[in-house]
Amino acid sequence: MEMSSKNLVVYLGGKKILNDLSLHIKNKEFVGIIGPNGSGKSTLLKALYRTLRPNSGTIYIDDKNIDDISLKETAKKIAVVAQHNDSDFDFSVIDMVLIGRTPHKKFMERDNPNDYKIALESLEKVGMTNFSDRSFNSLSGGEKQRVILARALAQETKCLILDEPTNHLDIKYQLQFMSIAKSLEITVISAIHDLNIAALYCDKIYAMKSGEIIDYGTPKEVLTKKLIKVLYEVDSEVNINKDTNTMNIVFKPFEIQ
Ligand SMILES: Nc1ncnc2c1ncn2[C@@H]1O[C@H](COP(=O)(O)OP(=O)(O)OP(=O)(O)O)[C@@H](O)[C@H]1O
Repeated sequence: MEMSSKNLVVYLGGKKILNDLSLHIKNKEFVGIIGPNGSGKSTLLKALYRTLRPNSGTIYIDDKNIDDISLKETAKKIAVVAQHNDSDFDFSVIDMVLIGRTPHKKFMERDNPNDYKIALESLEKVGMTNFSDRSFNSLSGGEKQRVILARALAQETKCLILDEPTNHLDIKYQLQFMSIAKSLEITVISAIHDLNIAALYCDKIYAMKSGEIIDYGTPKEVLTKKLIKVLYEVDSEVNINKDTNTMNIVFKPFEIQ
């Protein structure tokens, strides 16, 4: 599934948060959105997954204007793992994952054995099978995040939007989470703070600052010492591991005056 935005403008609280933002994400591309706190990454993603309507500009899914696609159709195409996942209702873990099946069902249609099969397979993929009867609200932050990924997997979409998905996860589960997302071979759009994780998984990176895209390209093209300084005002060293050909970004301590 392809996704693009043309000249997106979003105002929040009277302030321009996205400024004429255009991007293009190809089918099956794994795209990272990086940028400092408050640069507009979540706002951009919310516009793409339609919880926020831009003031102007257009979003396309496979050349179709999203205004011409119903919300239910969009939910068949895009699954979301957002930052905060607390639930007001006391769902069990399996029920939380079954919510992912909703876009595929008619109004009030009950979950069938196939829905349960898909939900259990999804829990297995994230290593949470043993938690299926637990209360979702009783899980740790990282466990909740993995269940929300399982819910997104159960949705069986061609695109996954992730908003800093590995926030609560220890390093094993950060890598597992991103590897699962990568292994799906679908379009993935993810806001990412950890630049080494971005370098490891992304085909393409968009760098955002103050509501604008200031650079984009492959991790090696974008994640330079110079751009990291411009984005985050931090000094770094960018090395390539000769054995693995992977990038390694090392940050220098911040000078406190
Ligand atoms: N409802 C709102 N009213 C006013 N300003 C808002 C609102 N929601 C977000 N903002 C502001 O918009 C800006 C962009 O926020 P956004 O959450 O998109 O940034 P981000 O790049 O995802 O940041 P972070 O890395 O901290 O998660 C911030 O300055 C934020 O305070």
